[in-house]
Amino acid sequence: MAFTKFVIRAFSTSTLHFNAVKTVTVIGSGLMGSGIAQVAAATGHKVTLVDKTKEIVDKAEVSIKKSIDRIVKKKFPDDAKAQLKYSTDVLANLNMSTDVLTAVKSSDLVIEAIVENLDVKRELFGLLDNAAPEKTLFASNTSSIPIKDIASVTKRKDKFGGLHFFNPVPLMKLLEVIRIPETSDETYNLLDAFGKALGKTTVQCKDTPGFIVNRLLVPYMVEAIRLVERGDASPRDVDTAMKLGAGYPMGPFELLDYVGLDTTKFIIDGWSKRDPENPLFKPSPILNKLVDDNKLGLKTGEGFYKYNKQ
Ligand SMILES: CCCCCCCCCCCCC[C@H](O)CC(=O)SCCNC(=O)CCNC(=O)[C@H](O)C(C)(C)COP(=O)(O)OP(=O)(O)OC[C@H]1O[C@@H](n2cnc3c(N)ncnc32)[C@H](O)[C@@H]1OP(=O)(O)O
Ligand SMILES: NC(=O)c1ccc[n+]([C@@H]2O[C@H](COP(=O)([O-])OP(=O)(O)OC[C@H]3O[C@@H](n4cnc5c(N)ncnc54)[C@H](O)[C@@H]3O)[C@@H](O)[C@H]2O)c1
Repeated sequence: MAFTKFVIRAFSTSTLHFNAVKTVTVIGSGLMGSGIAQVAAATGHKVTLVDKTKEIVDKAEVSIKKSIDRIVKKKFPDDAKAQLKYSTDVLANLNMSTDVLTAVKSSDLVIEAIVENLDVKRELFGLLDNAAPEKTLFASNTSSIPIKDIASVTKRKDKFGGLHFFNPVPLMKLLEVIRIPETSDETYNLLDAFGKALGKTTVQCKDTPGFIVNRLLVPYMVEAIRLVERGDASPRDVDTAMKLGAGYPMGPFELLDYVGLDTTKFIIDGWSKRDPENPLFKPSPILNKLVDDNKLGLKTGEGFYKYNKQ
């Protein structure tokens, strides 16, 4: 009996090892996709980062190189040779592409990090499901959309999960691994092992709105906006208060600008559509005006604050 248990355990460990994720396609090379691709490449995975145009992927490559430069300066101070080796190794694992259907053909795992819109994500996964090999795992980095609503367009719900990374991906240590009822144990274990291989601490959560972090973070951010809309305090004073009084690294308005106000609006509009009676999700005139004016935060140089364009 003990021997049988040993054999089963040894077999399942080796199966897991055999199947471990080695090749990854990341779709969407914006804030999150470029960070996910960078970290996966830095941990020895072969990564293809895909976006819609060459101009967009070129911009992402520049931002990845900047991030790697910051990392190597800290990791190998005063060792130019080690800095160069690290950068070269990471970049050798990273391939940029605009051809998603070819990229997924040789991928163990596809991570979607495109715009936070259910219809656009479903359209993409519908195409991917026909193009990717049967064994390929699918994951979405959505902040707020139920994973089941995205996965239902595919015929591989058992191979589908959520991998919710945090911004900035190279620095934030957490990864939420989300399973839907159909996610197989093998898929969940592979996704979790992939997260750990990236150096992240993983937590498991069901496919519940906001998962863990955003379920708690969104109401806090909404209250911050309402406080300012009522004229009770300025964004600057709210941010100062939360940094110095609550010990947060960024205040809520700095964080909104950092996340992107377009993404923020997609999140809140999506939740409002799914739960229209909930007063938490009532539209915010300030947020809507900033987005209408294309003041999307750090990425466009202005949001709640103004930034020097990088
Ligand atoms: C009704 C309408 C209301 C609507 C409201 C709805 C709200 C919805 C919002 C929800 C959003 C959810 C988004 C998502 O799903 C979940 C998230 O990701 S939430 C965001 C999580 N992230 C955070 O909370 C970040 C908090 N900030 C920080 O931890 C730090 O500020 C920082 C980002 C790490 C930066 O540190 P700082 O000290 O502030 O600044 P520095 O610039 O000095 O950086 C420190 C150090 O790090 C290096 N560094 C920074 N960025 C990078 C990078 N990208 N790559 C590599 N290295 C980086 C930098 O060089 C510094 O290095 P050092 O100088 O120390 O050597
Ligand atoms: N911004 C954050 O802090 C954050 C944190 C965690 C999760 N997320 C989630 O990650 C996802 C991406 O967010 P982001 O902030 O990186 O957005 P972003 O706007 O920075 O980048 C999105 C990228 O996807 C590309 N894209 C859109 N449709 C595409 C398609 N069909 N095929 C290929 N590329 C396409 C866009 O060109 C763009 O480059 C969203 O689901 C968001 O909710 C965001």
